[in-house]
Parts: sequence; structure tokens; C-alpha cells
Amino acid sequence: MYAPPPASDDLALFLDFDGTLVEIAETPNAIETEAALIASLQHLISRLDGALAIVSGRPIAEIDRYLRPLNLPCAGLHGLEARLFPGDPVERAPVRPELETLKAALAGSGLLGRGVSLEDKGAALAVHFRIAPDCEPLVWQVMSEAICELPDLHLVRGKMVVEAKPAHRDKGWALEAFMERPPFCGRTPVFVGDDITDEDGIRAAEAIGGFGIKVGEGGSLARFRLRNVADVHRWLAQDMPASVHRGKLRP
Ligand SMILES: O=P(O)(O)OC[C@H]1O[C@H](O[C@H]2O[C@H](CO)[C@@H](O)[C@H](O)[C@H]2O)[C@H](O)[C@@H](O)[C@@H]1O
Repeated sequence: MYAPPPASDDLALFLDFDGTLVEIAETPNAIETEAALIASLQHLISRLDGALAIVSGRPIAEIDRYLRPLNLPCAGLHGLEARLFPGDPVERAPVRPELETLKAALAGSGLLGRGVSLEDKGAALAVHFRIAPDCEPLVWQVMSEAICELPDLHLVRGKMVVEAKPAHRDKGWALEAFMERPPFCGRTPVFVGDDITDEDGIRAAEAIGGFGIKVGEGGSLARFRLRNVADVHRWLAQDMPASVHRGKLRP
């Protein structure tokens, strides 16, 4: 895999959040967003005529909070939430009652509180074990046994996390939904991401004539690779005037 070409003005850019735009932290709330990143995104939105979207496993409300004052086209919860146009209300998939059964199984497992934590995102659940990596096999076992009885849900692995969600939406669906509409349609889609769930977005981009950029190590369908979050920031900031690069927002 090679370094990507500079971002040109005819792209539609789809950016994962954790591990791509912000460094991975010990817990979900411990991440930090750099002011220079906000400035780069703002500059790119104008260069790409608005064809830039965040596609994350987090809820859109959190993305908005971390990227304030930006309000971008965004897909959250791996596509279960979508805001296709900036400023629109967020469209949300219904919360499946099966998730309550899964929560009860997790509560009864004794895992929570031993360094394993539950992130209840409404329509999706994430079980984190970054603080207790030895618990990974048990987390997977408890969740996959519970899921056997709940065929409408499926499990996806992420970085030190197992997530449960309905299978009908993923990051590939999100990219395709954006690409049907202006200002994305007619452009070359590029998906940038670091995690297993980003491969759906990368596959969708490549399938319609675009390309993927894998961030960090590990196998990927992507044609291009950037080493880390800092390299992503440098790639996004190419061709930016120095004043923007230093993190100065336009009024
Ligand atoms: O699709 P993404 O934007 O990459 O979001 C994926 C998940 O990110 C968060 O968890 C991950 O990042 C945390 C902060 O760095 C880290 O502590 C955790 O171990 C990672 O799995 C978020 O909490 C999840 O809801 C997202 O699905």
C-alpha cells in the first residue's frame, strides 16, 4: 500500500473519527480534538463545496460536541444515525428491544466493573475492555452467546471493544447514502479509516470508482495507507494557507 495522492477538489471525503482524526485514548471520553483539525476541516469543506462527512461509530451528538463549532454531514453509530445535510435533524434507526436482553446478560455476567465498561449508545451497545484486555475472550463469549437468541443483532469488533447493533446499516451504507445526494454525487469518494468497521466504507468507496485510505497497521482493502493520526492531519492540511494551518478559524 502506498501514500495517498494529495486530496484534490473533486473528491468526496468520508472521515472516520476515533483513531483517524483523534488519537485513541484510554476511555471514550478521554479523547482530545486539536484546534488545527477543526480549521483544516473547515478549509476542506469550502474547497470540496461541502462534500465532506464524518462516518463514526459514535453518536452524532458526540461528534458535534468534539468538532464544535462545525456541524457537518455525519453518520453515527455505524450508519444507524444519519444527518445527510448540515443543520438537518438527525435521523435515527429505532432502538431494538433485543438490546435490553443483551444488557441484562452483560449485567449478569459479572464482567462489568472489572475494567470492562458498557457504552450504551441507544441503538447500539459497545463493551470496552481496553483497561482489562485479558477479559476480551470472556466479553466475546458472553456477547456471542446472548446474540444467538437475538438474530436481529450482530457483533462487530473494534479497537479493544465489541459492539452489538442491528446489521442492516454499516459505514458502507452511509457512504452510499451520501453519494446519492449533492454535494457528494458525481465526485470521487474517498474513505479514510483505521478500524475493521471502516472496511465497509472503504469497500463501498472502491466499488464506485473511489479509493480507501487505511490509517495505521493491519490488513485492509484500501489502496493507500497513512501511518497514523498525525499523518492524516498532514494529508488533510495539504495546500492550506499557513494561517489556517495554525488553527485560526474563519469568522
Ligand atoms: O468509528 P469510530 O469513529 O472510529 O468510532 C469507533 C468507536 O470509538 C470509540 O471507542 C474507541 O475509541 C476510544 C477513545 O479513543 C477508546 O477508548 C476505545 O478503546 C475504542 O474502541 C467509541 O467509544 C465507540 O462508541 C465507537 O464505536
